[in-house]
Amino acid sequence: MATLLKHSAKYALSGRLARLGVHSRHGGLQCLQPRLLPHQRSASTSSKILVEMDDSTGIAVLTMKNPPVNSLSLDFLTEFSISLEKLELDRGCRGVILTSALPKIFSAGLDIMEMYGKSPEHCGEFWKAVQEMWLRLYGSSMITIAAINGSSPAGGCLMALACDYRIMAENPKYSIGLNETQLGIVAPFWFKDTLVNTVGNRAAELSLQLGLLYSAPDALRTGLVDLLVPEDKVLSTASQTMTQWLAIPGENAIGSNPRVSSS
Ligand SMILES: CCCCC/C=C\C/C=C\C=C\CC(=O)SCCNC(=O)CCNC(=O)[C@H](O)C(C)(C)COP(=O)(O)OP(=O)(O)OC[C@H]1O[C@@H](n2cnc3c(N)ncnc32)[C@H](O)[C@@H]1OP(=O)(O)O
Repeated sequence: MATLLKHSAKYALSGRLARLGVHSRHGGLQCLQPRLLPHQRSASTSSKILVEMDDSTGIAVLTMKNPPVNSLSLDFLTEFSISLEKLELDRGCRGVILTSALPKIFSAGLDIMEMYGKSPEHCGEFWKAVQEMWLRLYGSSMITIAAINGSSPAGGCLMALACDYRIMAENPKYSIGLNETQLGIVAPFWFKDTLVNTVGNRAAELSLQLGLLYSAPDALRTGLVDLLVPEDKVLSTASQTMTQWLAIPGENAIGSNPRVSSS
């Protein structure tokens, strides 16, 4: 792991941006159209991420569109981090809703093909991109809400956990959890810490040691998600919740985030 991290330290995000050319407004899949509302003013899309910014509310919707399962490949993670960085730098953006364009899947977690038969350099690059995604999301100074409209195992669950609030579709077929143990791997310590911070020590111990994947109702009971709503209400509820959070006086909902504020 130390070797992997050393390799990864040499890697520059800006270089990946240049290679990917992620700012094309015309990239992406034809079946995945922006859902612009009349009062929304801007949308930008790269091949795997769609960002719709509503300038009147300061709320952006970041939609993952990496078929078939929104796996976290190096290209996807790079586009994701760049999109989030752009929103972070946009003073008009105060909140980000993270969701999926794919039916039934929020994210399948790390792209397994990125970890199989690849060079140490590639593995280092990939692992750095995973860490960067988490750092950007977990340390964001914007309010972040995960609108979980499908299953979300392992790294997909980590993404949701890195947000301030989680709203999940109450579909009994969807599951979420850090199930690494069941895959024969140990969840990295920062996966564990993120889970502990959300559900507490005992629930995290059980969850990690058994590699549990929770149904939506069980995820709510455990505190892994904060709210269940009908599937067609996930995004609208996320939007309403965001509006409430952003209305907290003095932007204290942002300033009180223990992850980004030391006071
Ligand atoms: C490189 C250095 C790394 C160092 C690492 C050190 C420590 C790391 C430790 C742990 C970190 C782990 C975090 C992870 O996230 S690991 C990934 C875990 N994720 C999974 O195991 C998810 C597996 N997938 C599923 O459970 C189901 O696919 C899912 C519920 C998401 C969807 O089910 P559905 O029935 O709809 O679809 P499928 O037919 O199963 O899949 C369709 C298609 O997608 C491919 N696929 C699924 N998951 C992944 C994935 N994670 N990565 C890549 N590809 C994936 C699947 O193979 C199918 O492909 P095809 O057969 O149609 O070609």
